[in-house]
This record gives sequence, C-alpha cells and structure tokens, in this order.
Amino acid sequence: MRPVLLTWNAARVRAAEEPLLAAGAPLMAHAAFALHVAVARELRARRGRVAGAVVVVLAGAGNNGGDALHAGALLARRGARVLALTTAQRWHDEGAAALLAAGGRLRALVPDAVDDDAAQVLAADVVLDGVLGIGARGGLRGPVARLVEAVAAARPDGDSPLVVAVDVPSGIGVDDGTRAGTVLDADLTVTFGGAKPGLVLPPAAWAAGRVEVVDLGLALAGPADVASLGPDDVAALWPVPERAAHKYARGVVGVVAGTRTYPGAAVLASSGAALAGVGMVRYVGDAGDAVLAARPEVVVGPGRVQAWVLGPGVSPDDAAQRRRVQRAFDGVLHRGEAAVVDAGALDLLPERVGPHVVLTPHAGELARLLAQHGVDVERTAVEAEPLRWAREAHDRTGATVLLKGGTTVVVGAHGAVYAQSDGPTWLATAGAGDVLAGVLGALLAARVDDVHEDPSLAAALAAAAALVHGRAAHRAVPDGPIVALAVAHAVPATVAELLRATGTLAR
Ligand SMILES: NC(=O)C1=CN([C@@H]2O[C@H](COP(=O)(O)OP(=O)(O)OC[C@H]3O[C@@H](n4cnc5c(N)ncnc54)[C@H](O)[C@@H]3O)[C@@H](O)[C@H]2O)[C@@H](O)CC1
Ligand SMILES: Nc1ncnc2c1ncn2[C@@H]1O[C@H](COP(=O)(O)OP(=O)(O)O)[C@@H](O)[C@H]1O
Ligand SMILES: [K+]
Repeated sequence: MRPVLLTWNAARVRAAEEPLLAAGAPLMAHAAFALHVAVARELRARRGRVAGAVVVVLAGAGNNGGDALHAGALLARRGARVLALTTAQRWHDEGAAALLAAGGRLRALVPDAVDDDAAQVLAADVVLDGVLGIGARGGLRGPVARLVEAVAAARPDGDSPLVVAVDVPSGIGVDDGTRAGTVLDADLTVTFGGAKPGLVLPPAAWAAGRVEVVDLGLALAGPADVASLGPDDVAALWPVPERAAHKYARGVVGVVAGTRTYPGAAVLASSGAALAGVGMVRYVGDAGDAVLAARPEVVVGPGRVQAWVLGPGVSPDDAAQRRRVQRAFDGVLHRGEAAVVDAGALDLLPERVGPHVVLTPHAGELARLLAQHGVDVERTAVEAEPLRWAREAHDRTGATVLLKGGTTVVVGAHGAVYAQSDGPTWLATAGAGDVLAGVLGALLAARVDDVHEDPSLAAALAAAAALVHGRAAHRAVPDGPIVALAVAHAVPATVAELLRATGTLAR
C-alpha cells in the first residue's frame, strides 16, 4: 500500500537542486533517463515493444522541454519514431541535438495549422508533455494552448494516445493546484526530485493521472508543503484500544445533529462515529428515537464528552438544536473539548477557536463562512482555489479546516496541509458528509489530549478520516452508486483492513 506522498513547492525544489547542480550533478540526464524508462515500460505494456512506437514530444523553451527532448532521444535510440514539436521561439539546444543525433525529428508547431498538428498528436502512441515545468508562470498560451484544446476535445474519455506529463502537467499552478486555462490531462506524471503540491491539490491534481517520483537525491528537508496520506499512515493515527482500555478512556463523542422532522443526519453522524470505533456515542437532540432505532448502542441525552459532532441536519429555524450547539461550544472554549463543526453549526462558530475544532464545509459552506468574516468570495472561486480559501478560513477562525470535494483539502496548525483523493465520485451524495463528520468525531474524541499537545495532529486526523471515508465508499460498492449509510457500514472493515495490512492489532 502507498505511504504518505510528500510534496514541495517549486522554490524549495529549486533550492534543493542548486548545490547538486553547482557540484556538476547531471540531474537532467538522470531525470530524462528515468522518464524514458517509465515511457518504455508503458509502451511495452500497451503494444509489446518500444521499437516502432510513435512518440510526440511537446517541447517548451526551458529545462522541462530539455527533459522531454532527452527522453525522446533515448526512446529514438530504442527504435521509437520520435517527433518533437517545439512550442516557443527557443528550445533546449542540447536536448534538441541529442534527439536529432538519435534519429528523431524536430520542428516548430505551426500556428496556422493547429488542427493538423493535433491530428499528429492524436495518432501517436504516447505524447510527452514537456511544455512547462516548475518555471511556469500562468497557463498555456498561444498555439500550444489551441493545440491542447483541440487534442482534449478529440479525446473526451482520455483514450489514446497515452499522455505522460514531464514533471507536472504543463500550465498547472505548481504550488497552489490551480488550473489556468487548458491543461493536457495526463495518464501518468513522472516528477523529478520530489512531488509538487499541484500534483495532489485540486483542481490541478485531476490532470496528473498516476504520479511517479524520480529520486534525484535532493535534500528536501523539513515539513512538506502539502502531504497526501496513504493507507499505510492511517494505522499510526488510528486509536487502537489498549488491553486496559474502558469505554470512557476510549473517548466519548457527543452528536448534536438532525431534528425530529429531519432525523437522517442524526442517524448518519451517530453511525459514522459509532462505526469508526469509539467508547461511546451520546446523541443530544430531538431525533433520539430514530437514532436508537438505527444504533441501539447510542446513549441519548447530554453528558461528559471528549469531542463533539455539531451541525449535520441542524436547520437555522431549529432554536433548540442551535442552543445545544452553542452550549457545546462552551465546552469547546472552556474545557478544551474537540469538535467537528459541519453544516448548520458553521454559522454559530465563535469568532476565534483553536485547531482542536475542525470545520468540515463544502465549497458553498466555506464561501458563506468567509462571508461571515467579511471575505467576499463565490463558491466557484473556492472551487478554483480550494487551498487558498481553506487557508484563509483557517487564518481567520483558528480552526483546522477540512474542505470537502472531489479532492478534500485540510489546512491545520503549524502549516499542516493535506490533500486526499480517496473516494469514488459516487461519494458526492446526500448524507455522505454527515458520516465523515461522525468518523472524524470519533478520532478526535480518542486523541483529544494528543491534539492539545500537538495541534497539527487535528489536520492529520482529519486527513485520515477523509481517507477511511473514501475507501469505505469504494468498499461499500466497488464502481457503483452508493448511499451514505452504506459508507458508514463499510467503515469497520475498512479500518480493519488498514490495521491488518500494517500489522497493527488490538491487544
Ligand atoms: N534545474 C535542473 O537542472 C533540473 C530541472 N529539471 C526540469 O526543469 C524544469 C524547470 O525548468 P525551467 O526553470 O527552465 O522552467 P520551465 O521549463 O518550466 O519553463 C521555463 C520557460 O518557459 C517560459 N514560460 C513560463 N511560463 C510560461 C507560459 N505560461 N507560457 C509560455 N512560456 C512560459 C519561461 O519564460 C521560460 O522560458 C523542471 O520542471 C524539470 O522538468 C529536471 O531536469 C531536473 C533537474
Ligand atoms: N466529485 C467528488 N468525488 C468524490 N467525492 C466527492 C466529490 N464531491 C464530493 N465528494 C465527497 O462527498 C461528501 C459529500 O459531503 P457533503 O457535501 O457534506 O454532503 P452532505 O452534506 O449531504 O452530507 C464529502 O465527503 C465530499 O468530500
Ligand atoms: K510539463
């Protein structure tokens, strides 16, 4: 299983490259060699051999183009028919010379015949996207932008040719995960020295395909800029009961969710918490009958808790539930109880809280929350720059922020940032967020003391909850429609599988 994927901003990668380049390390040769090995492997898997394969290299002006041209040269030496289309006024001289010496061809894109060039690209077995790398400023422009648009339009299902992005898909926001204009969606990204944030952050990450990191021996020290937890990491974060454990020691979650008229959210949030493994779930509200019918182990009524799940299904006109949410916030502010703040509780959030409070908005809710703090931003703008706005919400509230979406972004204390893409798109269904809130509540209840000791842990737990939630959806129904309660029911087996795989067993 995959361990955590760490990513570093362009400036940090460059800084780490510098001493090696100064010492004469052949980084580009190394990068290009690894790139050609990956492409050769894909070609062999697809068509049996490299010789005779048609390879188109899109080569920009910089070193990214140099990597692609050198890899093209190595493929040409193995018998591939390689054509490089240069996309700028200049190109990497050494890379171009190597390609020509190996029998490859090179010519400039024809601005007036973009459709002809697009046809060439579409007829290839593989395309190397080496237009822009970490030196990109903004998106693709000019003829290459039109070429990529034409190719994308003719390749709606991401079919042939295989697209391999060199270092990053050209034109993505390398550090912030934005997508300015058209990007050629890759099947595979071969990235050098260390992964980049844009390869895991939405929406750019969706253009990266599978990501392979080529180790260049860079000393990338200190915390990563953005991390993406893998299944391996969850076992270390998950609270596995000790032999001496009892239910109170394992943590109690208090759920303030749902109403008598809308009990569903209460059931889903309570189920998420109970099935994630917690000492006890207390439900506080008017939907106790429905909760007990679904989950007889839940205790209905107030009492001491370590963490709250506040807000799923709490409507603005339910004064009683809103009072209960506010009472819970007293415990959060004065007794250090942790909390997951979702949906209807978001507009009751105190002005300033700590990172032991995790907000779980989707993009629309985040826009509304920011509006409460005087920041005017539309939902679509949040979707275009999730990291930026999740960070803004963290800075303004002090809370850890888990922004839900196709890729979930978490921003927490001490610069902790995670991006998780674990769930199927079927997960975008009513009530799925309520289950996630419950699962996260269970983790916070069990580990609230650790969170107070290391506030950035709340972000890691939020990322772990998103990972388990996403994998539970896959397990509930592989490749098909799911309902929220089925996701909750798949959580125990999902956790068991992750713990087993790492040899972490309860004592
Ligand atoms: N420093 C090194 O020796 C290494 C660099 N490597 C490669 O080098 C890349 C970085 O190379 P560079 O610094 O040359 O940068 P890039 O190759 O990303 O591109 C820089 C060039 O593109 C132009 N440009 C920037 N944004 C543009 C836009 N939106 N439209 C059109 N043109 C634009 C710039 O003016 C410049 O000429 C990495 O991504 C990686 O692929 C690897 O070979 C590993 C070693
Ligand atoms: N395109 C998508 N692909 C995968 N997961 C998604 C996608 N869109 C949303 N999700 C996930 O689905 C869940 C939906 O939660 P939410 O919007 O809160 O719904 P609800 O409030 O009805 O429970 C979240 O976990 C979110 O990350
Ligand atoms: K590229």
